[in-house]
Amino acid sequence: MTIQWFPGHMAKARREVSEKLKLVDFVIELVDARAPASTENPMLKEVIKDKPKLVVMMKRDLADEEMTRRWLDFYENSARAISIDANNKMDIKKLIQMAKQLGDDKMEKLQKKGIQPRPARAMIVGIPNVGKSTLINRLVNKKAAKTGDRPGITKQQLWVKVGNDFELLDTPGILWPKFEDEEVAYRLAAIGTIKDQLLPLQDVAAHVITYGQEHYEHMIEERYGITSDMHDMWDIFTLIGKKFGALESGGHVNFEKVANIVLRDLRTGRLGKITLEQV
Ligand SMILES: Nc1nc2c(ncn2[C@@H]2O[C@H](COP(=O)(O)OP(=O)(O)OP(=O)(O)O)[C@@H](O)[C@H]2O)c(=O)[nH]1
Repeated sequence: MTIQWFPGHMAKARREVSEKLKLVDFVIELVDARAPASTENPMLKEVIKDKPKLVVMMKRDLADEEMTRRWLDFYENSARAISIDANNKMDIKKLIQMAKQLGDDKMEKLQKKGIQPRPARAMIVGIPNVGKSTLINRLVNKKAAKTGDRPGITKQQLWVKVGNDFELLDTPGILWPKFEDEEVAYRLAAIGTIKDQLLPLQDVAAHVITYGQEHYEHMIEERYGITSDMHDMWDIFTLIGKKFGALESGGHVNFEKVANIVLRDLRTGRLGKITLEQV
């Protein structure tokens, strides 16, 4: 799903998330491990107020492991946090355990107030493309998740069970990404959060290469044969284009194709495990 975030859409998204929040005991916030701060929603804190929160750094399989550790340390100052690869069963198990703990803590508090215990309830929130649907599918029994999807059935909030551990809203809360500065926009474009047409593709790819030369020199050199003392983007794109055959009929290098190659390499992990944001 790709959404153009106009103020009206943002207000609607905020309203929808606020409504759903009334129903849950805790929130599972997804961010992208390759750019954790840039993929947070800028207003989430204000919206969820003091509800307990579990931060899940998705796509850890694509991110720099050392940086992921540092980001986890950073998050653990204010919330529980975990990094996962949605395709790793052990990761999903660990996430369920952490979420269950958050729910149990909440239930214990309610019990002390004399309220009958019940399964804790949670919702997933995050910006587009961060992995919300993938995670919901991994957490729940797929048949159970489907029952509300039949056409003609009034769309109401549907709870799906995550084992016997807690209940999850079947639809995630979708919020807008940050638009704060160019740096953030380049990161979001590089990992595919915002549409490729929104920023010039060649600029985004150039940004990835420059960042890579600074922080992941060996990966850039190994994949493209580009050393960190090369700074002329024309030369760099030409080299990559020739190496990968991104040529036009006259033998000229097609820079748009080169940009696509670089971004595909980054997004699929072919370039290596790269985190685009330092902590
Ligand atoms: N490598 C990797 N890819 C993942 C992981 N989690 C999700 N993805 C991929 O990320 C892409 C986006 O995942 P979705 O689950 O559609 O994301 P979403 O947040 O529901 O997206 P919207 O519907 O746009 O809001 C898909 O191609 C997933 O396969 C992960 O842990 N590792």
